[in-house]
Amino acid sequence: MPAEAPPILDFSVFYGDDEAAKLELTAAVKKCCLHNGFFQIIGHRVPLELQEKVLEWVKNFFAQPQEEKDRVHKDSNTWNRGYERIGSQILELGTNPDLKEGYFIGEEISTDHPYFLGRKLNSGPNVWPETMLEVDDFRATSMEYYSQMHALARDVLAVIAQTLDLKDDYFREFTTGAVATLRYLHYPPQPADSDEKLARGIGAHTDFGSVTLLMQGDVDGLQVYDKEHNEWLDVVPVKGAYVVNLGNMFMRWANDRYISNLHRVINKSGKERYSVPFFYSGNPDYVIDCLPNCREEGQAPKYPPTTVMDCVGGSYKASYGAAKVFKEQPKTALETMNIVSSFSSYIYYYTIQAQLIHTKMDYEKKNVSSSAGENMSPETEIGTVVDIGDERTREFYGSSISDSYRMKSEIVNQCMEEIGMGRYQWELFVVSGFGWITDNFWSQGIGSIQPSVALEFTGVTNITLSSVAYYAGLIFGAFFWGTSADLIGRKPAFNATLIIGGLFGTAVAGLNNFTAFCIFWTIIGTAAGGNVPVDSMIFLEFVPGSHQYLLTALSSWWMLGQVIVSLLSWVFLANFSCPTDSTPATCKRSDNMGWRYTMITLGAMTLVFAFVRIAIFKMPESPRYLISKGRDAEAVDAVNYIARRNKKPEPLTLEMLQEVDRVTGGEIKAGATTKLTRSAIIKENLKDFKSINYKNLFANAQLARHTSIIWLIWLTIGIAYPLYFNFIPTYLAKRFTTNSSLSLTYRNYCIQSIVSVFGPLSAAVLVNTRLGRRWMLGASAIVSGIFLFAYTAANNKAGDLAFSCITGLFGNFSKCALYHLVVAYAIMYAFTPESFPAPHRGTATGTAATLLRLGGICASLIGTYTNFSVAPIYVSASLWIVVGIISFALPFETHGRAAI
Ligand SMILES: O=C(O)CCC(=O)C(=O)O
Ligand SMILES: [Fe+2]
Repeated sequence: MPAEAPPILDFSVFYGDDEAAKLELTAAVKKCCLHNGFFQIIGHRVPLELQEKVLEWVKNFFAQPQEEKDRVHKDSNTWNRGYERIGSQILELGTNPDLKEGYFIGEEISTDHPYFLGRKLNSGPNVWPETMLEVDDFRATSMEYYSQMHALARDVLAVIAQTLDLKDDYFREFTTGAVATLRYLHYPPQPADSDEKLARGIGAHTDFGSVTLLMQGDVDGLQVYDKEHNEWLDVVPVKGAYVVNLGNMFMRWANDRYISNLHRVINKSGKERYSVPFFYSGNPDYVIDCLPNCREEGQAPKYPPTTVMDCVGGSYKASYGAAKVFKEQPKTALETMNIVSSFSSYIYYYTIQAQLIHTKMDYEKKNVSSSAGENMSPETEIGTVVDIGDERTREFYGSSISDSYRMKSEIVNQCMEEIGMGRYQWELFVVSGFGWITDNFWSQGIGSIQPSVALEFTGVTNITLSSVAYYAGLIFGAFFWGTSADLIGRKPAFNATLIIGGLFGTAVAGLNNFTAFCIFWTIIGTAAGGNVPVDSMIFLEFVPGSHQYLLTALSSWWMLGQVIVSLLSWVFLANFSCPTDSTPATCKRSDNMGWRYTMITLGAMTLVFAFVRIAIFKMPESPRYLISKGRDAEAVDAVNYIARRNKKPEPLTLEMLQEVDRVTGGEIKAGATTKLTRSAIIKENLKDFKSINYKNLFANAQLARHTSIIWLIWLTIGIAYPLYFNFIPTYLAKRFTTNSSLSLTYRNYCIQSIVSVFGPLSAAVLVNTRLGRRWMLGASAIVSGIFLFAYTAANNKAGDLAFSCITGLFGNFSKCALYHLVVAYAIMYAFTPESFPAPHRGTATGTAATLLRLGGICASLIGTYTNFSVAPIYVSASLWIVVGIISFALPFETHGRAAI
């Protein structure tokens, strides 16, 4: 059977007494509802003169000069009334901005009306073009037409009620106090040479509400998608007729029995096209629950009940998920997202349709929409709704994440944006910082106590063995906690690592032999390996996209760890240690308590941190992790919990996520029933451990390149950073007299502390500029390499001048090198989790951290074998330059994009 265009039905029988004809009409309408939800009606009661007068006014309105139209631009209000320019919308991803301009009218609602106060579905006063000639007639005609359309919508719904064997007045409650929007549209002729694949009057979409009644002028262009034949059918204009189609809310209401179908406009006629759709949403407070006769006996409805407001508003919110960016000026995507979020407009829930439909098509493997997304420039004209983050993100992550996950994650992003940077995130900034602080406790701590331990313990052939043991722990820990964060969640690592580190750190103080000492440090390493990678992910996943740059600033906490360890060493080690020329035979435990006091203090502080995190701060599991595991209901709770902590309205509902499942064809996640017990969850996820999924990090060529470069950078930094930090002091100590070396060390500490606070802070500011992460990373790595070279060269020459020069030229070189090095490091720590999607973030970040520590082991080998000559510093300098160069080859920039 060939595809059939929507039939033209005579609606006049609805107003007559011919029962047989009525039944026929009902049957015909029913057939259309079941088939594709589109039909045309003639014989309605809207006078032809009124229709023509409206169309005349539509032409006149759009014929005004652009400045006049801009005076009533819809951006002047937040309830979506007024004018929208050509190209303001992209309804079909991968096509050019829609070639249409529009004007929105709705019920005249005053600002003290409960609908306005309750922000119900774009209710509010209209914006009239007061300076237009005869504006009063324009207004009166429009409002007269608007009210006639309400009446027609009620009649159409009465027939639809009959198709479901319901009474005519079944929808009375729904239509009482109903909200609806009238939209005047003008489609200029599409240039003859425009690309078929890209040019759209209005891109393929479905409508959102219950029914749409569309008056077309006399120019064709509207097409309906025929799924069965995979073709687009023309809906030819019929004088005086209305095209009637069902929207998504009706489809849900009818348990998907009735169809809300895809349609689009391509104006190839060479003429100006005008049309007037009327979108009927219904009473905002009405509860949409599966209509009678829409499911089999005993079968549960597919969707839980929801209000019209939530259903419409929910999809409107979901449209955020489409990451549509309203571009007024060249702003960053994130800044503009903030603008978008202050809009309540049909546009945005239309736009979700676009994205969702696109996906739906992908699923159906119908090659309906073009995949020419690459050609879409993000720099489209001013005033367009452009999908910057989304299209690029989509292309970059490809099949490594599902569309459903990506869209849900984008919805979460928008919710986070709405909740905003508040108390919860600032507290998290501090408690995540504990991870950085303790990382430093252990890494610096072990180095500071080793000399004292070597004096006291018997059988210590090589004290650095304990460092190797610690590093082995770090390597295991980074890998274990990183990958486990994707499998069993972020929270176990967040809670456990500090406790384990704290307990074993304290316990080290009680040890009396070297083997136990090494074993304990391995365990501490295992815990510490998870701190920074997982804590950075956690912070990232709770912070709104607009504040994502703060992730870079987190590295500042290192400094605090450093200061604490230095102070403790100064107080305890200097005063309670055996003299440096002692041996285990002469060094008594009681004279050598300094390192023990140091460890007890560090351990106790870590336990306090753990207590604050777990008992006081109370973090929910990361919503993105939960979504990646299909635990949507818990994700909703987690997001709303943060909203409550920030004293903001709860932004997320389960329906919003279900909407995504619905259109992507995924399984709808029910509410509470999906909550598994903790042990079931762990069991379920541990199964995955066998097959840690690296494939997803190499899902396409770009992602594979990205992952490889990132990991290579980490390995290289892993070697370069400790080469500099660990060997500069030793190296200097060898070169200079003991005296100046002491003050040097002291000086170095001060410089390091200052630089390690200001480095990450300034980096955080800089990565949030046009330079972005990659440029800043590349530039700072190269510059630090250059300064390292310059410093070492100057240092070699000026060796004799020693101390005096430290404050001079090469002292500055070293500070500059250090600064850039810290900056590069901080950016790397932030960029890595940011650039991977949450379902694989832990694996990618954990592996990166593993490589970093492996690099550390290489560094100590290099240091040992070169006998602390100047060579390691040259190696370090060269490696930094290598890091800088390869980071320019990274294919993806995260600045301006909220992490997925
Ligand atoms: O202009 C048309 O014919 C269709 C308009 C439409 O589909 C819409 O605005 O949703
Ligand atoms: Fe439409």
